[in-house]
Amino acid sequence: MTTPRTANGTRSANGTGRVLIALGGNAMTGPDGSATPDAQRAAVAVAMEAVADLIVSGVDVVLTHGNGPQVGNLLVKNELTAHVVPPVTLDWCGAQTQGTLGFTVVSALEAALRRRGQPARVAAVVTRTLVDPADPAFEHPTKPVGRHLPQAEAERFVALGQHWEDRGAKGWRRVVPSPNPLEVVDAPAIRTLVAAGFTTVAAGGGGIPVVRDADGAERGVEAVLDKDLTAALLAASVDADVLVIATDVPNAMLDYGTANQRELGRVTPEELRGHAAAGQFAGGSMGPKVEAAVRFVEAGGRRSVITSLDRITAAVAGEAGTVVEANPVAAVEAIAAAAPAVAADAG
Ligand SMILES: Nc1ncnc2c1ncn2[C@@H]1O[C@H](COP(=O)(O)OP(=O)(O)O)[C@@H](O)[C@H]1O
Ligand SMILES: NC(=O)OP(=O)(O)O
Repeated sequence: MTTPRTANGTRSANGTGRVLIALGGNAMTGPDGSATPDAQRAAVAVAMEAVADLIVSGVDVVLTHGNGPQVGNLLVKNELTAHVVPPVTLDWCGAQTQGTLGFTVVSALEAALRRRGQPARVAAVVTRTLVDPADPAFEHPTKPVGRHLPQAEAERFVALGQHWEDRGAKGWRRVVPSPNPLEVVDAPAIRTLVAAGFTTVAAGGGGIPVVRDADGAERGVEAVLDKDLTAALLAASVDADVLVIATDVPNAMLDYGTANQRELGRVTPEELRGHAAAGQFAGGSMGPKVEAAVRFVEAGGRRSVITSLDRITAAVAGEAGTVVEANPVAAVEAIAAAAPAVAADAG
């Protein structure tokens, strides 16, 4: 996990290593959440300037991104035009967002790299993510998608059988099933591109959710995965050293939204799990980011950071944001505790 690499998969001189950056909705839409093509292109262009700076500094970057606003909007388009053209399922909508956002991210990053005199080797992979067909999340929609609406308008859609949730100051938002991601099915192709030196965009929107049939064939299922939870899996799949979850707040916070609100800096996975168990992080927003950050470090990742896009360079070095790292003393003790068993196995 700790071997520093360059963009072509070999060791880097400055020891920066490989970083998986998960870009949140704010990096993909306008400041007011607007998802017009112009607003999306402009927001992605800003995000790719920061990513290009990181690549130029020697960091080996892999990218993933959210799709909540976009996939929700596609769903509405499908429903409104169902009497005119055949509607498609939610997994198809997710695949379509990987296409448009992948195209937008690749184009913007290539342009930003060229402006810096760097070779532009960037690719996007249509990515499937395995889920369990028996995941209880299929019966309990939690993933917010699409636009915010005032309560009265949202309730009209609830009456039609849709699930909507009060998301606070911005209004109500539609929610859809979001099962736990189990495996990035296309990880071998992604690893091949990364090893060949491509800055790879993968598992957009958490990946297209698929289940595996008895014959081994995968088929799409109607859900939208959490891109941060899939990012933790993807980061491990590409042997990333650091997972950066880039959003619109500089830190995860305790007592968020109260007079007592305070930023969380450096924490261990155990401490962060404790805060999560105490209900400090909202579901469908900061909750899954915290869970993803913890999962990556628990799986052997060196560091996870939750921060805002403008701080990603400092975040990679562990100098900004909420930085999740294993307690070094506990890690050494765990290795020491396992050592006799390892020695006995070897004997
Ligand atoms: N404890 C918390 N600390 C910080 N932000 C929180 C917390 N709980 C909820 N949030 C909300 O989480 C939001 C980030 O999540 P989200 O909107 O899903 O981001 P993105 O679209 O960037 O993935 C913040 O804008 C903030 O409103
Ligand atoms: N799929 C997903 O998690 O998208 P957002 O980050 O836009 O919510």
